[in-house]
Amino acid sequence: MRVVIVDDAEAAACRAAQEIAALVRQKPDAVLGLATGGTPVRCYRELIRLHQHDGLDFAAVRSFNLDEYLGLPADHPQSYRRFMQENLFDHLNIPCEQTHVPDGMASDIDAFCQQYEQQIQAAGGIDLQLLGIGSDGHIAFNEPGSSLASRTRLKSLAAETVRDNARFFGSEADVPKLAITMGVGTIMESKQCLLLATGANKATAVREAIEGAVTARVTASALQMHPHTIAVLDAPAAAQLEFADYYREAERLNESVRNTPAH
Ligand SMILES: N[C@@H]1[C@@H](O)[C@H](O)[C@@H](COP(=O)(O)O)O[C@@H]1O
Repeated sequence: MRVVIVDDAEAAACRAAQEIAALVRQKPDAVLGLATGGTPVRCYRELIRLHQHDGLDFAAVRSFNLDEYLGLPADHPQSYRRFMQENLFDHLNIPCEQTHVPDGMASDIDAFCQQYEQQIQAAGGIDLQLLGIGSDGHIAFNEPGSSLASRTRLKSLAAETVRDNARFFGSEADVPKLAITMGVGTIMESKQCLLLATGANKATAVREAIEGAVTARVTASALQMHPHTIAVLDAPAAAQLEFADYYREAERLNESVRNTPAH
């Protein structure tokens, strides 16, 4: 796994946005897997800036979001559809019908989950999946103990996840306890994964995900088995990595090779 360590959250957001922008420029109809939560907000802000000031064009881009709380209608202030509209889609030229967020009000959940998987396949699969990471090392809402081969399905949220997300709802009691989430297996089929993590509160999860055992206890650790994953971290999130100095030197050398004109 490529590990890119930068100074702070803003630099990490810009670095992640650069990766996404490079793909969209190279493949205008790219299929993006998108994430929610506090971490991606700065990255989305940079994508909006690139669209508004550098002409980054999202007209042919398709997107699939990782998850949605069960029972929240799309217009609920804390629904992930609302989050994506307010933090990204409303500020880009991506047609709404090309954006997909799991339906928190689906009447037949199993049928919806199968349909979501089929839609991803019909789009040609996800080209780049942006991922955050929970403080317990989960990706999407694949909580500890989730199968590393799981597909889109209904999951119950772990107590730590409910606590972490209570900040968006006002109290733990108001946090939905169930969500529809892409599975680890679904995520692993993405052509590329981009793990974005910032803040000291993610340092343990990041260490376990990148340098720990591949285990269902830390579903982000499955990314060690993905052939094209880049982890973009700020210094606080990378603070517990045993091989941080090696990652920094490897990235410096990679950059020098990438920036050397071909002979
Ligand atoms: N389902 C989301 C994840 O996709 C996200 O990565 C995680 C961390 O969010 P934050 O970036 O706010 O720490 O929160 C939730 O669990």
